[in-house]
Amino acid sequence: MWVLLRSGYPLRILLPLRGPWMGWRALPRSLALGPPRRRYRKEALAALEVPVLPVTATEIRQYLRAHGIPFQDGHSCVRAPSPFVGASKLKDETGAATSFSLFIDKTTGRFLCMTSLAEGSWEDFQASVEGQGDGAREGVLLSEAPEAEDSEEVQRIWDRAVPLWELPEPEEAQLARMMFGLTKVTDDTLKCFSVRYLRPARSLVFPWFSPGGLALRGLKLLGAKGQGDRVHYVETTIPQPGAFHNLFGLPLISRRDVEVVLTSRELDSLALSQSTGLPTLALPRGTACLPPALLPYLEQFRRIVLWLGDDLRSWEAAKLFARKLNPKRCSLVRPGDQQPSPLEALNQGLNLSRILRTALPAWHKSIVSFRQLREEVLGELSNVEQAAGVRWSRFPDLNRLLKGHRKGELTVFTGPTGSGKTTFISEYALDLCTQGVNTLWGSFEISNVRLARVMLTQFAVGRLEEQLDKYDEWADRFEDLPLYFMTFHGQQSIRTVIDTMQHAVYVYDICHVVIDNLQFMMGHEQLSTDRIAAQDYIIGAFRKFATDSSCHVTLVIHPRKEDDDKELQTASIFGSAKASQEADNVLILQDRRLVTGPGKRYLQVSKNRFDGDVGVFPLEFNKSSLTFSIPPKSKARLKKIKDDNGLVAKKPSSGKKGAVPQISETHSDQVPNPNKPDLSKPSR
Ligand SMILES: Nc1ncnc2c1ncn2[C@@H]1O[C@H](COP(=O)(O)OP(=O)(O)OP(=O)(O)O)[C@@H](O)[C@H]1O
Repeated sequence: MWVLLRSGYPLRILLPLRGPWMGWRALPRSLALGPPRRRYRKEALAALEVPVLPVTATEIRQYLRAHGIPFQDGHSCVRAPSPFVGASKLKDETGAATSFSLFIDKTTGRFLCMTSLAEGSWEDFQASVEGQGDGAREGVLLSEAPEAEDSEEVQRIWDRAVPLWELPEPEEAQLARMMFGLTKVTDDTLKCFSVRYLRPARSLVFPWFSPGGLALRGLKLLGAKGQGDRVHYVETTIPQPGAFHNLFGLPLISRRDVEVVLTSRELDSLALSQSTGLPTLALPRGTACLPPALLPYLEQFRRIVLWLGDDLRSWEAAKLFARKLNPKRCSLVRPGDQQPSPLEALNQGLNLSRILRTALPAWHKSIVSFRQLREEVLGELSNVEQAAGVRWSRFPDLNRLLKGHRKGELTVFTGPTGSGKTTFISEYALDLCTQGVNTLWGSFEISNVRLARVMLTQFAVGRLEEQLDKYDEWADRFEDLPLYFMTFHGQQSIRTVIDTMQHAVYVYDICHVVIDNLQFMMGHEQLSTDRIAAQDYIIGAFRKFATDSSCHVTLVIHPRKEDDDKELQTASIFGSAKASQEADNVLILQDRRLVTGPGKRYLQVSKNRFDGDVGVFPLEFNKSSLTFSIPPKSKARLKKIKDDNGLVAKKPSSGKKGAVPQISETHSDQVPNPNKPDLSKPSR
């Protein structure tokens, strides 16, 4: 049995729970009793012995049939009568909605009882069906009251907040409306959605009610700060974002509604509802993720339109979420000039109903014509920056070469033994993670504690050993990163690892998986031919995963044994050419310490499928912060290389701090071999 230990949101460490099974029956009753009844016991990503995806949709159906339990096959869940509802309740209320109130997620097997709010794993469900514990029938299975502190805080803020139209000063209300772009949103709409305003924090307060709409379960506060002519929004949620999932607008949904528009912001839902009158819900964490715990609430809709925003990121998120919701019932509003976010559309006087009618079906057949692709292509061409992916904030040279970090790509990373591969890749991934790229780490060689320590040091950009008083402050901020770790250590089967990754993509909307390193999936094959075949198979599996899941995979691979004084090349990656063929990007950490002294490294981009730019740039290792990022005062010295044999362009530093280096064309015979970066002429 494996459980997920929460060490704060959303940093989670997935650990095996050894010893006796600790299902709900082991919970003290004091914990289990008392409304609201919900306990967040997350299932773990499991190890070799335990299948990660304990169940498939077919197995769920077979199991229910075998036990004579009637069920209805839904879009992303199977619905069945709940064993967690008291018999009296079932008698009181008739109709399928109550009697089929148990929703079992077809992908993970997790269940949620909409009546009692009990939730748990597939194993928990089986245990209750097989009569191992009457407690389950009381609906107290995995229930747990939210932190008392949170409930009090929620109530306290709610009581202090007032409706906008009740503010004593009309100017204050007017200013608030302007800050949040609500000048065209009526009091009636705000009233309908129970939106309030917290004066001391100058924030809008959006409530999250329990599904029945009776109890206040959480709040989102939205603050707005003017920055020049732009407004910067700051969100705070109570309870913490990962501890509680809810949809804004839920009480306004009627059981008979069959269509809904999903938005990424509460403000957008207000605008949509007002101008179209359609049911609408806002996702709690915007485009960052769609937690599967919310799927049961969306099961009743035959059609879901996703209108998540006006940029490429929203479009990517909409496509990803549609997969989870079942693309056959989803339509997507494509961002564009005439299709901004719903609130913006309202403010510009556009017709929102008409925009909704242009929504495209998310379902694609296997063969498409250019007609279906032309808008996608236009989207990429008119958003070149966003199409290039998320840019690193610490590695400007990497941006110049790779342009950014894109979904669905495979990056292969190699470097000599002990050269600092893990240390570098940790900072490279951390950089992206701090910018909202949901990241899953598979560190098979070093423990998660050590890895997290390295990352935290890099995050704080300094030794924490000497400033332990600041530990909590940094750790709190670190906890807020969308960062997850697999618990695998040592050899693992590729199947288990891929299953875990798939699970994580589904549950946490992971966009970047780091695997350190591939050698830990190769088993114990002795013969070198077997090893190479095994590696090729594994690389093929990661490639397929990256493409199918639209998730970036960074794979660390050891190099072949080379002479110590030789630079590595693409061909130095262990195994056949498959790794470099399948990879979209190949990165090599060049260790020239023998020539340049300790600490000096170069990062070479030797393959870049996105736009072909390859090159090499220096990395300066800082031993106290464990960072490789170029210190602000350092002068970047990037060399662009045409291919493994010819340097075509060089970016010398202008010598001025912060100046953008110029590319100068150079003949290949005038320049050193790109695999031997020109170390003899330091740029500074
Ligand atoms: N440029 C550097 N100069 C000196 N020490 C470094 C440098 N980079 C990393 N280190 C240190 O070297 C040690 C090994 O680093 P790391 O584990 O990142 O290497 P690796 O290439 O991943 O190793 P392996 O080949 O065993 O996987 C760490 O203690 C790290 O702090």
